[in-house]
Amino acid sequence: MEVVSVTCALIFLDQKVLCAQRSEAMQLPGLWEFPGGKIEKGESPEDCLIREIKEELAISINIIGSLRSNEHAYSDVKVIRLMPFICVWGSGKLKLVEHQEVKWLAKEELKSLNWAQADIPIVEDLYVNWNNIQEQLVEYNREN
Ligand SMILES: Nc1nc2c([nH]c(=O)n2[C@@H]2O[C@H](COP(=O)(O)OP(=O)(O)OP(=O)(O)O)[C@@H](O)[C@H]2O)c(=O)[nH]1
Repeated sequence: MEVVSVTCALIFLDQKVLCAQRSEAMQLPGLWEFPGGKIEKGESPEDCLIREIKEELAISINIIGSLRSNEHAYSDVKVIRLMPFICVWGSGKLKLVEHQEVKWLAKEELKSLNWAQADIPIVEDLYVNWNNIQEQLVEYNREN
């Protein structure tokens, strides 16, 4: 069976992470996710994510790291491999092209949302590694 690879962005700003709510027109309507999308043929995961974030949120991001991927079977025929990347805002003004809402959440607020099932282990991993990620971000900001 085909596993569809999907990238997603954990975009950090001021110790908060951007979470996006899928609109009624999308699959999994109303559920929360990290923005991103399916990798196209011949595309690297990083190029995919930069393209998707530009399309969905009209901003450019810088990728500074990644977390463990999570494979999730929504059904017998729909299996996705969700690949999370740690990102910072590069430039542009945020505009919601596809999502109905976004929220910037602090660590302790993360688990309050109704997440898409494939995201739940990623949210857990993010929660556990939150402090390490903040250190990576401080280091990145010092060097850039
Ligand atoms: N971008 C993104 N997709 C996710 C997440 N979690 C999750 O289950 N998905 C699923 O992964 C797939 C990503 O596809 P997508 O966003 O590019 O496209 P879509 O399904 O809205 O539209 P399409 O299938 O008509 O192209 C969707 O099936 C979506 O439901 C997540 O955190 N971010």
